[in-house]
Amino acid sequence: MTDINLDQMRQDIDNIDEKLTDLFKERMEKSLEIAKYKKGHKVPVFSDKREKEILHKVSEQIGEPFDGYARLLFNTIFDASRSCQNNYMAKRSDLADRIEEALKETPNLFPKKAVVACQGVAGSYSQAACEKLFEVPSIMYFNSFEGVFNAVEKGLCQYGILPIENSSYGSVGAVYDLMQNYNFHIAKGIRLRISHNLMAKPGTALSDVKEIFSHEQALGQCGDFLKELKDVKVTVVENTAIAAKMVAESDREDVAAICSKECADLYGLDVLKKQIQLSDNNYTRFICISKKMEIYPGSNKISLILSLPHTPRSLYLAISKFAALGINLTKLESRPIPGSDFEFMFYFDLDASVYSPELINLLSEMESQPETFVFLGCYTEVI
Ligand SMILES: C=C(O[C@@H]1C=C(C(=O)O)C=C[C@H]1O)C(=O)O
Repeated sequence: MTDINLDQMRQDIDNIDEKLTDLFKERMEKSLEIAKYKKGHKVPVFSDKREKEILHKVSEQIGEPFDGYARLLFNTIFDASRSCQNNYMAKRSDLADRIEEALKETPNLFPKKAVVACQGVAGSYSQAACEKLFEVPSIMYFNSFEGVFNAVEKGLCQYGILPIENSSYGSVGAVYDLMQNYNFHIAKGIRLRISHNLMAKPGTALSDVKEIFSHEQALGQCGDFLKELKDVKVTVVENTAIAAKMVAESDREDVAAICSKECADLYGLDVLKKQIQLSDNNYTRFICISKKMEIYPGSNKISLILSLPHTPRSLYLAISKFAALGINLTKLESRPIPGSDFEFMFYFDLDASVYSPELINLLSEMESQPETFVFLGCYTEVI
């Protein structure tokens, strides 16, 4: 009996959906007609006033308890309608030409050899990421992340390796902030499993340790282990391998470093405690940056930087453009713009590829807006 009723009710829903689908198609065709008018008369796609009027009318007409749901539905309809208009009206941009050129000029295979900038000294996790990406890299080390960006922008190194995010401790804010100041592209990404160790000079016991050196991220990833230690000072240095080197060169017997196990051989240190990070599944994502845009075959991730106007719904409207194309947003990072009044730069990672004409149209449209828009690259992430 229940099943028969359910079947009947579903049949009713099917009948309603049929009418809705026909009406939706009719509405989208009308929206496209409006796009033709807008293109001819140079009228912008988005009209906040018109959308608000429709939402108000719809809410009044439908009343409680469905008015909130109706607004949700109509906002989605507007997203689809605007996306269709934008796709129709898109002008080919300079970015579209640069992407096409990069697709033509990038070789099929990622290079085996290159001069690559890494932050820190030998034994750093950046070195491990670099050696996973390139078979025979010539690595140049720089004290700071800024040095890596500089070396690539000035052409001193073909590529640079930078950590951007850790699975347990989050984004590397310093690298995101520097992205605003340099011209570069992302050619590849790599995800590296990170295992931290406490290391000291041979003869130092865990109970002797009074000061631990490491990078801020590594210290954060080992927070639980550090909390257990009593009367131990924690000191932040630029890099985990720099910490290992400092400990090895120190004449003190009460210092230790948190670093990779490769540092043991390199700097003659002993492991006091293995695997001290919060989680066994501890990964860091690195980007490999280049000066020129390079897009290797099969690239399926896109990174963008956007500044958005300080107006209601501006972030929603940007995200809805990706949603309307069915694009998965895998990361959204926001960082304050220095010197501004709480204005932010947004960093988007998308599961998307430049082989899609709709996406090229969307990127072209975004580039034509007055706000900052930077296409960082289309690449694959090696796991
Ligand atoms: C269809 C138009 O373009 C956009 C889409 C709207 C819609 O789908 O109803 C409304 C306003 C605009 O943001 C229009 O300007 O009328």
